[in-house]
Amino acid sequence: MHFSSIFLHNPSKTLDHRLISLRWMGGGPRTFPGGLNKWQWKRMHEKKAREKEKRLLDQEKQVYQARVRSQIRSKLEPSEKPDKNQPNYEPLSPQDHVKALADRFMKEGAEDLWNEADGPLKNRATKSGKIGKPIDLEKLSKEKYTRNASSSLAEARHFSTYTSDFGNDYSRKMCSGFDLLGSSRRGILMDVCNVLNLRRHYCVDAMTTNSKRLSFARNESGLVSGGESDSKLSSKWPRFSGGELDSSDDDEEKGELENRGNDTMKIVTSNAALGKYDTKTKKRVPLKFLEDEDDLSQQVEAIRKDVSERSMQEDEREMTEEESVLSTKRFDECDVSPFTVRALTEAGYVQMTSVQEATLSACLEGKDVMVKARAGTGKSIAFLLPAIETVLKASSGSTVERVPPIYVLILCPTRELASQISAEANVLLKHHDGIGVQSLVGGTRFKVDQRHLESDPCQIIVATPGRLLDHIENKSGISVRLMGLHMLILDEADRLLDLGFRKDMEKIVDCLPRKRQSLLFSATLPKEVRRISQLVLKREHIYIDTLGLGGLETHSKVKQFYHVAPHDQHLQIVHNLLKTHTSQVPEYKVIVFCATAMMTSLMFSLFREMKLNVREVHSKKPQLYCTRISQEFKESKELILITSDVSRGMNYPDVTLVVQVGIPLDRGQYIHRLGRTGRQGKEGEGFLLLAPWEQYFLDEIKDLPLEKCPLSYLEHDTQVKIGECMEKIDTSVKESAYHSWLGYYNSISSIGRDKTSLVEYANQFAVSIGLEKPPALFRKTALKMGLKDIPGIRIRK
Ligand SMILES: Nc1ncnc2c1ncn2[C@@H]1O[C@H](COP(=O)(O)OP(=O)(O)OP(=O)(O)O)[C@@H](O)[C@H]1O
Repeated sequence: MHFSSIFLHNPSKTLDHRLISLRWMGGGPRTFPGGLNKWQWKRMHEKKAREKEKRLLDQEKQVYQARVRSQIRSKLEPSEKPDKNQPNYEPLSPQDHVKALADRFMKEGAEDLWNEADGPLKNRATKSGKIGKPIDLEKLSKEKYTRNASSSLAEARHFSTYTSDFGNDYSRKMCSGFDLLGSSRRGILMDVCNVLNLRRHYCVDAMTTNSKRLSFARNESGLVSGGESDSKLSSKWPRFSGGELDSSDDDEEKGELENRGNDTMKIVTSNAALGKYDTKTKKRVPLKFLEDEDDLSQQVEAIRKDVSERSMQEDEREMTEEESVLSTKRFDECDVSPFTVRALTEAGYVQMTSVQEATLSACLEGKDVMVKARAGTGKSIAFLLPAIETVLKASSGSTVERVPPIYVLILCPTRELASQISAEANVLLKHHDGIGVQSLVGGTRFKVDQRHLESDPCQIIVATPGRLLDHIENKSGISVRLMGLHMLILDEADRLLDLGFRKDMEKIVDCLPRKRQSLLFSATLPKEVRRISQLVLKREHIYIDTLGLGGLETHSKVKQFYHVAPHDQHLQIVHNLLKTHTSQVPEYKVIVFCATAMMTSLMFSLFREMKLNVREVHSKKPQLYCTRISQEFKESKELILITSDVSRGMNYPDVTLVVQVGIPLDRGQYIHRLGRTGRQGKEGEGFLLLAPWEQYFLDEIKDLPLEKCPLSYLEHDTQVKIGECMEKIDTSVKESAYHSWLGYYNSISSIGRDKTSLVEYANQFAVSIGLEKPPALFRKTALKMGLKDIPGIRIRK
């Protein structure tokens, strides 16, 4: 029943009733999703359909453009020549099309060369939509001759757009046989082809006097210009034996050809003559595409330009990577004391490094800052500059006090690093009278420290946590002086905040005023460290990461290698590596990192026995000795430094190779050690040697560009020599090495958890250093390490 009939038959019904009836009666829902009515819904779908159609057309266009681009590229980068026997469905260029038509014409002498693939019989429609007249080639050519050079090209372009259309005209007008065309038309056609810069040309072989033959010549590089290239072509292309021309035509033609100067052509026979072009192998493309293709040379030029620009950008990027350590900003442009700038200039520092530029303003503003920057990029000066400015500012505002306060406290994990930083601070303070820096590190006499603190100016202290705590706990008066602290700096902050130093750090921070500025610097700042940084930093601190998101923590110019081999091969592998490197690199400078001080001592003794040019630095050596060796290693070349972790933050210039024997404590330690080479944007190499059971560490550094180093041949003679030299080393040194090894690996949680395996590995190590049996442990030590009842562990009575 229809709605209207209900309405008519029930006039008393209310509007609501009618609406209800409407729903009940109607064919399907009257409202559509989104509250649209039927017409809105319909219009929406029509619109969508139109958009889809447009999108498809656009896609088609893009596909074509991509194809044209790939063709151009393939022409720029010559690849394998396509197989001519295979059908080719690529778009046909105007030149190819002209040639194909002419070929067909010559092969068949056909009246009508049109076939379906050639497109419409008429020339293209005019703008008004009407179909134009067939093209009069003769007229067109005549017109062309009367125009000047610039308009010729435009005409040629215009002509090219017609070429595929005039297939029929062409075939008719170009006669039923090319010879009927007459020399003038042939000339005209040749000229048109030339103007079009076609790659195939009608050629008349002037050298062939008797039988002048018509042919096409293929010239991949452009126009046929006579001479050598022509003869090459004529030999390349087989001769055509049909369609002879009469001599009068020939003379006329010669004249025309001569008039055209360099475009003098020869008759050479073509593949077309042999009927190879009979089969149309290329699919015809729409006219609008052919128009695009006419701009081929411009596109080629654009792509060439693009390629060269890109390669230039690539070079520039490599250069900037090399020079990225230095920024364009100079120290004298910054807001630092002119005395400091003078000292910097005298030390040879004019431009800032990137990290110095990135951090200075934030540090000078008095904010808490946490900085991550690669090793060897100038972090020390980055924090020393604000430190000096803080002292200057604080000194200028304060009255003379009975106990002069310490304004800046710099903490570092190692003595060597502390000494290095205080030396660098002294360089910058050269022209600041009355401002002094002192270092408080272990291994020196406590009383001497105290005397210096009392007698010398000391607004800046560089200390290791252990020695500073000694001073605080011994009530040497330093606690009172620290109450005036303005700035706390942590260099290698990740190391200072990890478990080894945590307790000391907590105690120290408790003795410092809360109202202070804190700066944390390191080359590595893992997430855990960032979390516990609140121990030192204010909540609203600034985090500056000069590496950027996902940036590598190691330098790209440092090549990194690793090798996995059993313990008993380690010493020989290191020996081989050192021998090879020292013989290949003229000004070598190598650092070999060992896990512990006693291991360092053992390796040093061995390589000294083996007549390598080695030095040692580790915590078991007196501080004065270490300072002397450090200085020597800084200043010399052709030296090998065997060291423990005490050298991990040291600035030794021009180190060529860093070797790490055994598993590093963590990823940070690996990166810090590796950072001794490739400093200030220089090149370097790193080598990590692991035992098979230590391989799991590679997972921790899997994002770094480490390459596996193939095993070099281990000579038996070297092995024998190592054995002999090892025998000469005192057993106590080897035993200490064993004990320290056990202690070190026991402290690495991942290894120390499985005591039985640990002891097994320790025994392998004992054998590798020439111990007949693993030395016994003191009961107390064994208990402390949880090794008392582990099989394979001997306890001293
Ligand atoms: N502005 C500068 N211009 C030239 N050289 C500089 C500049 N700043 C620092 N250097 C030099 O760069 C080298 C590395 O500096 P520094 O030891 O401070 O690096 P770092 O980033 O602290 O390294 P690490 O993380 O290993 O401790 C030093 O030899 C230093 O003299």
